[in-house]
Amino acid sequence: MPALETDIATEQAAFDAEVASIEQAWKSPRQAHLKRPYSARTIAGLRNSIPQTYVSSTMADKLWGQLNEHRKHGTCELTYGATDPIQVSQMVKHQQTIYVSGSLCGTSEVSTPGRDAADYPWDTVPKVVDKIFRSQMWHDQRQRQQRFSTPESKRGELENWDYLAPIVADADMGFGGLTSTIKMTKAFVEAGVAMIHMDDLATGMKRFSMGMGRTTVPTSEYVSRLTAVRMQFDIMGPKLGSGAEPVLFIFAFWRYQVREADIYSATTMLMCRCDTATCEFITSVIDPRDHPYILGATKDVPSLTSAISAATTTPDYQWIRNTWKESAGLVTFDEAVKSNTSEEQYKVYTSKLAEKEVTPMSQRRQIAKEVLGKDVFWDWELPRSLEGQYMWAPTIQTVIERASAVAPLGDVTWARIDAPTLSSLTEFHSAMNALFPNRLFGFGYVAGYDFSKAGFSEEEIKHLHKILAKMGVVWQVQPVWVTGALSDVTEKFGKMWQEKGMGMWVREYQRTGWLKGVDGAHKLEWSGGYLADGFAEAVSGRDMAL
Ligand SMILES: C[C@](O)(C(=O)O)[C@H](CC(=O)O)C(=O)O
Repeated sequence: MPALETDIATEQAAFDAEVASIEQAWKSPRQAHLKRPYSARTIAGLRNSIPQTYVSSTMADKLWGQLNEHRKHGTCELTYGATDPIQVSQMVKHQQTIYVSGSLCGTSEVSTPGRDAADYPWDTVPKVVDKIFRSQMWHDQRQRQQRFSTPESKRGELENWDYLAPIVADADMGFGGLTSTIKMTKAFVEAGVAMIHMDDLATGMKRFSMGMGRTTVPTSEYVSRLTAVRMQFDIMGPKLGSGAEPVLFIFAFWRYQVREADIYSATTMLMCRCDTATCEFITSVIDPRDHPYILGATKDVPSLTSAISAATTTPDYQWIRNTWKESAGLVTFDEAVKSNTSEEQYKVYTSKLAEKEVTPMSQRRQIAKEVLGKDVFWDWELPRSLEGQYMWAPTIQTVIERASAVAPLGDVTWARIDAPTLSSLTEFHSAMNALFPNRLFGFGYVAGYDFSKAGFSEEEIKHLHKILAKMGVVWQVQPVWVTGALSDVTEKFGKMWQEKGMGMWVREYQRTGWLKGVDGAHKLEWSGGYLADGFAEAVSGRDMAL
């Protein structure tokens, strides 16, 4: 292949024009809430020379429209986790969006299932999104073919589901590093996802088991992760002047009433998920923004690791750790200062902290010494775990600070709070709404959580999704309930079939109509029988009866 003819001046002029078009796209109403640490010139330099557009952008536009409509009316989308196309073909009848849960993928879409430790290959969830989006497109195609092969006078009698429900997918923690996060993001966009969520958990330390505890990463690492996602979206964003816009714009406007400025700049959406409220550890103290929430020992005891090593029987980490924590007098540094100072002295200490947005631990120690006249004994090394993690004091304030740090990179915010109280939900969303008016929020429910024990009244439980919707929580999900549903239906059918055979089949299924009207392989429409006929007619030259 001969080398490209390169007229440098022409090449540079085209590049500069592309930079200008990206800058224009970033000024659109759709992107007004986003702030990038990199320039449009950087993005232009990272793009291919062949302009590309992705259906992911179209689905993201649709989702953006749906969620902002809910925001405007104080309502919400209620969806649930899925990995199966048959399930998705039914979800579209009552849900607006589909959620591809990492936990479900880790249970049913991998060679070795397991509890949701986000330990599966990074391309697992993108591949499930691809499978589901293709099935949605197929159902859309077969339904459309049936409609347009039915005379207009009879078309009103046909089903007309919107199979193209935008997919929201679980990107977990980005799977370990800059390039894996970028590659996974690219795979999600290519698969047709509308939005992904990414959290601030440490790779390999999601651990739902009580024994080892969940671990978060420093705020700085969380910001880098989400910046990598936003950068990859920008690299793949529709390219102005590629000639594809008019088609995209006309389709998006006709189908989703999306305005021109949005479709030009529309790209996949990012939901910034923050898990610190459920974490016991943090991997590093490198970021001073995290220092107020690190736990240290106020008693000069042997370290936790030496207590574990000294255990004579097989160590039960949780018991040893809990016993050690009681002996070590674990508190944050500010709490240690408070318990060593008078009310007046503590006021001086906090007023000095208030002079700066972030005060690193070394300066906190210095200020405390000046106020107290002596060092405060407080050691964050003693509680470190066998894997070197520092102990963490989860608070809603931490979640507010982290969610605020990354909000300019994302379109939606999700505070993952395993054991919410109404006050914690109100505290978080009120603070964020004050900082980011009209912010879109997501929320996920933990299947076994006892809301009554948490102090919610029956009325509050019954209307919780509406209470949250009024706070701007426009997308709410039951991530893993379908595992129970599928187990229940499958076990019941298997028992009946085994015990009653064909008598049951005919009586329970066919004659009583359990399958009548239900989508399934027995239905020509749903199974695509008519679509195959449509192909055959086209091939044989017989036009559809339009
Ligand atoms: C929402 C979630 O990310 C998921 O994978 O579905 C999980 C759900 C779960 O494992 O309970 C999570 O919240 O981490």
